[in-house]
Parts: sequence; structure tokens; C-alpha cells
Amino acid sequence: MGTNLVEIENQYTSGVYGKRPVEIVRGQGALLWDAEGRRYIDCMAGHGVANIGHGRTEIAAALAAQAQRLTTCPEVVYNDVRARLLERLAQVTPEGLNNFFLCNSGTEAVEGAFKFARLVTGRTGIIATLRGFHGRSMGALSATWEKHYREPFAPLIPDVSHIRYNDLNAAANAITEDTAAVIIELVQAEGGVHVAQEEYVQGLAALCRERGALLIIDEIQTGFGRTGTLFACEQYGVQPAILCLAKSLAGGVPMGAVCLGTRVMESGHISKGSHGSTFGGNPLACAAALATLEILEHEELANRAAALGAHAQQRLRSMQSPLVREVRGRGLLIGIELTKRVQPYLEALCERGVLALPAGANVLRLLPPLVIDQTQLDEALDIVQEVLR
Ligand SMILES: CC(=O)N[C@@H](CCCNCc1c(COP(=O)(O)O)cnc(C)c1O)C(=O)O
Repeated sequence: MGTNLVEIENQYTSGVYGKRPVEIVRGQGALLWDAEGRRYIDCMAGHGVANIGHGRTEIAAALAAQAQRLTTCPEVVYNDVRARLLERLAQVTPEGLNNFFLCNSGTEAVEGAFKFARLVTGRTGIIATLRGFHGRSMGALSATWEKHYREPFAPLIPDVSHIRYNDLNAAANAITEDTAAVIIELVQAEGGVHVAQEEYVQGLAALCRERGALLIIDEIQTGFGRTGTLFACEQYGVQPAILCLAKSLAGGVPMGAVCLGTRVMESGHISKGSHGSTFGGNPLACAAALATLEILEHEELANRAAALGAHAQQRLRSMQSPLVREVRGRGLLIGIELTKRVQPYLEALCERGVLALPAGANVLRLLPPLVIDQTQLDEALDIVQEVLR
């Protein structure tokens, strides 16, 4: 590992990140290389950002072309690339979501969703779920479950509560005429790779409709093919009032989107100046997003995630290891719950050339780019099985 640059980063960084002793300098597809030229199979995908893989020449070309034309263009004027992306998002997002607030990260998408929900309903209550993760900014953080993320920053925004996930009775008891919105992930990713039950999601959507609350679905990590369909919503037959997207949306370029349904747009409460963003909808990110959506469709990456994910889960479930309590997930969002803390196994994987993630204290999360090929995936799974023997 290069000493000088690591020491420099350690000297000048904020100190908020626990870092692996690896200096990643290059990526191609589902592979990464460190400064010493060591190769890694990427099962982190930039925390779910690199669904289309690393080093995509189509993204580089789209960025280069757009950067030579116009990099920034706030939404106080129109822009050709932005208009084309908005039209494309209306085509590919679940039915009924035809208007979009473009922003620059997942947490910003959640912040926007909460503001729109309070604006539209005139209510203040926000209900989230135990183990949910929605971002680190003060509003989104209020809905993020983990106490050690939240408590140092109290007081956060008021009127945010948490209910048990996959528990429809808990939702029925919690949603009142003061509830502006309920926010859920269809697979709780950071919180341990817990999959929502279909009847729970459909029951929750019905409760929100009956009681005038907005259902916000956070697909910041499950979106763009990760769970085996372009959006996980498709597997649940559910149409959220608001859908939050980010991560893989622009192929690695920072971008988020708050997808707004008719209930929001027909409310008459979205007035000029009620929200905004300097960088939101910038042409550079829009150009990358258009190229990304093209790749996702042309390479049928959602179908690939479904097939490779099923293969991976089948192999992992066949492991006879006392360390493995459960294998779960959807598509190429896979969690292996261990009977011990996951950290030492992440380190062992890293030493053997696989970069993976935790999902809570005892869950090993595999989140490879959707372009990973079967050989690379099987090589990674061989190493996982060796480490978890
Ligand atoms: C090392 C590091 O920075 N990890 C990030 C990992 C976050 C990954 N998830 C982001 C996320 C967010 C927030 O997205 P963003 O602001 O990080 O882009 C919102 N909703 C869901 C379902 C998400 O999964 C963190 O600990 O904040």
C-alpha cells in the first residue's frame, strides 16, 4: 500500500470514516486495483452506486461531451439534457410518477421527500421503521434507526417515530390523521438486508391511502436493477406517492431524485420557491444519468441481477457452516447473517481479494456491480465460502 498518499489522506481527512488498509486507484467492470496493482473483486459497488460497473467508457464520453458544452445550469432556466432525462425518468419509473425534483445525493432525496410530504398534507408526522437507513442529514437522520448515528446530533426534527418492519398491526396503530408520510425500504440494506413481505407493503399502501398519509419508498439502494427488476416496487405491485432515488442513477456521478406522484402534483401545494438546489438537475449529472439508463436497459442488468443473485443465494445456502445463520436478499443485494461479528471476516475477505460490506454488526453484505460475470462471482463466492468455513 502506497505510504505517502495514505499518510496524506490520514493527515487531512475528517476522521469520520473507518478505512480498510487499501488504496484503490482503478476500476474496470466488477474489478478494482490498488496502488500496488493488487486486484479485488468488488462486492461493495461503491455502496450500491456502481451498478453498471467501473470504468465505463460510455459514461466518460457522455461527461466529456457535456463538460465541453455546459457543466452547470441551475433550474431557473431550462436545459436540453435535463428535459430529456426528466422525460426518460417518467418512462422508466413505476406508473404514476411523472414529476421529479433532481438533487445530488440520497439524503437530499429523502429531505426533499419529507418537505414535499409535509407541504402536501399539512401534517407533520413521519413514520419510519426499526433498522431503516435514510441518510445522515438532520431530517433524513431523524428517520434513520441506528441510535449511535442519531443520538449525538439531537434534537433532530420533531414528530418522527419508528415502528417494527413487516408488522402491519404496528403500522395500523401508528398511522393517524397527523401522519404526513410513512417511509420504508423494500429491502432494508444498511440495516441488515431484511426483505419486506409483499402483504405488508400492500397493506401499508392501503393504510396510507385510507388515512391520507403519503407512502414514501426509499429505493436509493434497491433501485436501478439491484434487486432483479429495475425498481423493487415492481415486485410488490405498489405505487408510492413519492419514490426516492440516488446512488446508481448517474453511473457513479452524484445525483438523487425525488419522484413525485399525482397526489403530490395535484395537491396545489407545490409552489415556486418551496424547495431548491444549486446543483440539482445539472447537465453533467443528467448526461451521465441518460447514459446510465441506456446501459441498464441495453445490457438488461436487472435480469442479470435476478439470475446471478439466485445463483449466488443457492450456492451460499448450500454452505454447511456453523458461522452462517441465514442467507437473504433480492437480486444482487445479498446478506449473510453470521453467528459472530462480521468485521474480522470482512478483513479476511479483503486479504483474499474480495471487498465486501457489513450490514449491521453481524451481517456480511455482497453488493457487486450488476455487470459482474459468473466467473468473477463464483470466484468471490469460493473465497466467501473459504473464509466462512
Ligand atoms: C462509508 C460511508 O459513507 N457509508 C455511508 C453509506 C450509506 C449507504 N446508504 C445510503 C442510503 C441513503 C443516503 O444516501 P447518501 O446521502 O449516502 O447518498 C438513503 N437511503 C438508503 C436506503 C441508503 O442506503 C454512510 O454510512 O452514510
